[in-house]
Amino acid sequence: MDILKKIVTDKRQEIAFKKQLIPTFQLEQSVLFERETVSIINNLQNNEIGIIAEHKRRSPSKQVINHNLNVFDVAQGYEKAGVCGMSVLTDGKYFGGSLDDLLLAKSSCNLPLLRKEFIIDNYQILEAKAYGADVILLIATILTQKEIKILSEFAKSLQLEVLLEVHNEAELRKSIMPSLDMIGVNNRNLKTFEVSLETSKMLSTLIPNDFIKVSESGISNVEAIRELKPFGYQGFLIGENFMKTDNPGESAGYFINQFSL
Ligand SMILES: O=P(O)(O)OC[C@@H](O)[C@@H](O)c1c[nH]c2ccccc12
Repeated sequence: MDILKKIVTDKRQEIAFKKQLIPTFQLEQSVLFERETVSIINNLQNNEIGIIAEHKRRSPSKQVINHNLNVFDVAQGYEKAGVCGMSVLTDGKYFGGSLDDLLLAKSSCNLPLLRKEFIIDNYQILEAKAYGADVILLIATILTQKEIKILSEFAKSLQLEVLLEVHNEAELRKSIMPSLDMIGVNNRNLKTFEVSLETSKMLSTLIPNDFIKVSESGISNVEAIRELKPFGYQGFLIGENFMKTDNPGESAGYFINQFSL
C-alpha cells in the first residue's frame, strides 16, 4: 500500500476516535471559533515574494528535519521575517505535529495560519477553526470531486480560505470550482517523493486566473522563486529549507532579504 493510502486509512480511524472524544458542538463553543479570520490571500496579493513558511518536524520522505525547536519561537521568527503566512503540520503519526502546535502558533503571532493536514471530513475543518487556523489545505489526490466541493464549501461557510493541492493535470481538471481560493501545485509527488519544479511550470497555464497560484515543496533558494514567478505564482510554500536550520525565522528573513537585493 502506498504511503498516502496508509495515511488516509489511519486518518479515518483517528477521526472516528476523536469524534467520540470531542463532539462537534464542543468545537463550536471554543473561544477561537467565533473570531474573525485573517486573510492569507490579501497578504499574498500585496507582497513581492509571497512566502508561506511551514512548521514541520519530520516527514515520511525526510524522517527527522528538526526536533529541537518550539513552535512559539518558530512562529514569532517567521512573523518577524515578514512571511505572508505560516503552515502548521498537525498530523502526528507521520509528521510529528499536533493541533496544539496550531494553537501555540496562534497564540504567538498574528500571521494567517494554514492547517496542514490530510482533510477528509468536515469535522477536521471545525477543528481547524477551533484551534486557530485561517486557511485549510485540501489534497486533490485523496479526494473525489464531490468531496472537494463539500469540504471547500463548508470551509468557506466558516470564513476559512481554501488551498487546493494538485500534482497533475487530471487532479487539476477535476478540482476547479468557485469554492476554492488558491491552487497549490505540489512539486513533490506524494507517492514517490520525487521533487521537480517543472511540475509547477507545466501546470501553471492550466490554472484559471481567478485563483492565486501557489508553488509547494522543494524550494531551497531564491533562484527557484525568480524562475517560478514568470509563470504567475504569487505564493511559495517552504518547509524543510527553513526548518532544517537552528533558527527558521532567521533563515526565512535572510531568504526574503536576498530576494529583495
Ligand atoms: O519541506 P518542503 O519541501 O519545502 O515542502 C513544504 C510543503 O510543501 C510540504 O510539506 C507539503 C506539501 N503538501 C503537503 C501535504 C501533506 C504534507 C506535507 C505537504
